[in-house]
Amino acid sequence: MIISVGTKNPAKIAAVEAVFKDYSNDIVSVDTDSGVRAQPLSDDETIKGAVNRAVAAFKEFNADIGIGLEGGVHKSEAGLFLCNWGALKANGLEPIIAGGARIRLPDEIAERLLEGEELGPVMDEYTKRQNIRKKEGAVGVFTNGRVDRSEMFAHIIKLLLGQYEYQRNQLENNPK
Ligand SMILES: O=P(O)(O)OP(=O)(O)OP(=O)(O)OC[C@H]1O[C@@H](n2cnc3c(O)ncnc32)[C@H](O)[C@@H]1O
Ligand SMILES: [Mg+2]
Repeated sequence: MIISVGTKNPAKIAAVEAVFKDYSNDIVSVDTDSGVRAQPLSDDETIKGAVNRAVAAFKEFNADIGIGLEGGVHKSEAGLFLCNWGALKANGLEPIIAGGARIRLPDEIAERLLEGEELGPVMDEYTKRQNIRKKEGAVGVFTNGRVDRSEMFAHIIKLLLGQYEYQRNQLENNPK
């Protein structure tokens, strides 16, 4: 069973491997185009990015399952929130979608994103470290390491895989 992931980001790939390890040892990855801005600024835009990546990854390897994971931010009355979405594309099924945990970003970070900067470089500057987005991520930094980016994505991937299994079972038990 080929599982294809639409990214080369190690934090995202590690999350897919952790969840799919008992399912498949054929996990491949490709840097797909998300089709949205590098820094999505709403839930809808982030969802689109995740779905585009899942479909592209699915097609690229003629995979059984294509996974797309996308990070973004979403504005609410309570502030700017980190948001993360995932999508799963499989044969004969509409893309399955799931969202992840969210935290409010500090105002000094939020202001820069709203002015058009990308979270990745902003986090590196803020922490005086490099490639935070490939490591614990903003979520890891601001939760004192209690939930890192891989764990956050792993939860989304479980939500995707579980929905996929449910839909497959429904199809098997109620053939058209
Ligand atoms: O290679 P890809 O798969 O594109 O991985 P990415 O790290 O760029 O992740 P996304 O495109 O999904 O995220 C959109 C933007 O938000 C940034 N970002 C998202 N979550 C982040 C996090 O937890 N920590 C740091 N940057 C993050 C990221 O660098 C992008 O600028
Ligand atoms: Mg990106």
